[in-house]
Amino acid sequence: MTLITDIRLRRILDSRGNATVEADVLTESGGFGRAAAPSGASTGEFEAIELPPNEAIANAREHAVPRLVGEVHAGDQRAVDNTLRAADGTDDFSEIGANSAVAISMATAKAAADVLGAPLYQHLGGAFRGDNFPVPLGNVIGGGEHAADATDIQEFLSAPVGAPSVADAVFANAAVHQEIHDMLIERDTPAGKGDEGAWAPSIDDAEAFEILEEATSTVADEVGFEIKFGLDVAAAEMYDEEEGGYVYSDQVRDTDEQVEYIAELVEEWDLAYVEDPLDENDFEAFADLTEKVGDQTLICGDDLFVTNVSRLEQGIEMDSANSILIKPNQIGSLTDAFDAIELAANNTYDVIVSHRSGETEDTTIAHLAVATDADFIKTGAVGGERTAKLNELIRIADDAA
Ligand SMILES: O=C(O)[C@@H](CO)OP(=O)(O)O
Ligand SMILES: [Mg+2]
Repeated sequence: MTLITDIRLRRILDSRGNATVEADVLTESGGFGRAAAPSGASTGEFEAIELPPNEAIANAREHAVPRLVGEVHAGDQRAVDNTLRAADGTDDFSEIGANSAVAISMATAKAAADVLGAPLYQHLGGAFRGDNFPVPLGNVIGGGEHAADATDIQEFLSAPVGAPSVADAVFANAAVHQEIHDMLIERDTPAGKGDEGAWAPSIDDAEAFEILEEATSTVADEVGFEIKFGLDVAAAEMYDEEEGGYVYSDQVRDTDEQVEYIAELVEEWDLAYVEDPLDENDFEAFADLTEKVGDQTLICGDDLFVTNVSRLEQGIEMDSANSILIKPNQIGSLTDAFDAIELAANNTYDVIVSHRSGETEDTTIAHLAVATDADFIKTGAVGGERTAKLNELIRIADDAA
């Protein structure tokens, strides 16, 4: 029933106005799935390779499509993804492009779900999924590679950990985003938005912490549940060996100072979550920090792990973190993303499914998070390509109730 009969690939726009790859997959019995690849700005050195969309499409048409159409069943996701890997023939999808690969992988899963008449999260996660929902981490103030002349730390994230439902959590993050807007105007610091819709004011990190604390506690009082906050430091973007460490606007911190600084921030602000506090090559410094504060907060590897099972194995071995960010396009297929999630969960790592800074209306990650019982989802707070996923989570919760 789910034999793949056609795959169409095209260039569409992403939220930054760049081209990205969209895939349509059709099956023998009329199943249809469509998905699009997102794209990062603060990409990890060890990510699978995104090719220019034209090239990715041409190469996937030549090497992958003929091996899938009429040959593989959409319902057999592992076979689909193994075929993509075999068609590519490299470790990092540099032949057909991780953008083509992930678009085909996700569109195939949707086509299979369509044939089965099941929501995607159920097809991916099984009949008993839909009871647990991830806590959405909402990017509300940001800078780094996502906005010029703003904070050094890439993302300040609202974390409504006490929300009674995913819908309450989603609305709380939007309220924090609005509250920050009002506070910035009061402080005479008007701000535009960065790539993910977070406010990108020209303020330093210290002021961002103060604003975030006030905004989250104001909204927490209004909604009556706890809202903590967290960070994506995206420290690999700051790290410069020649400069002697992590380059902030006002100073350079060496590795020990960076570990100390982040540990102090965790204490001072009671952070719920810290992503990429250190360079992507420094499993050891990650382990030092995790030893210091890993019992109080989540230390999450994004650029460190790049959704890659072997890098995660190294992290587990060295106790480098206690959580992992999952971005299917970092590794190129749903199967690889699932394997990383499974390994993480088996080793008591928390799982955070994540968007990229360049996004489309695609909602696959909302389903992936529910299907895998992920603890968190990081997919912005406002903006159409972000609300596409947040609203889908609300719909899934509604559907599953
Ligand atoms: O660093 C990150 O976690 C992501 C998403 O927030 O950014 P980018 O997609 O630019 O890598
Ligand atoms: Mg990150």
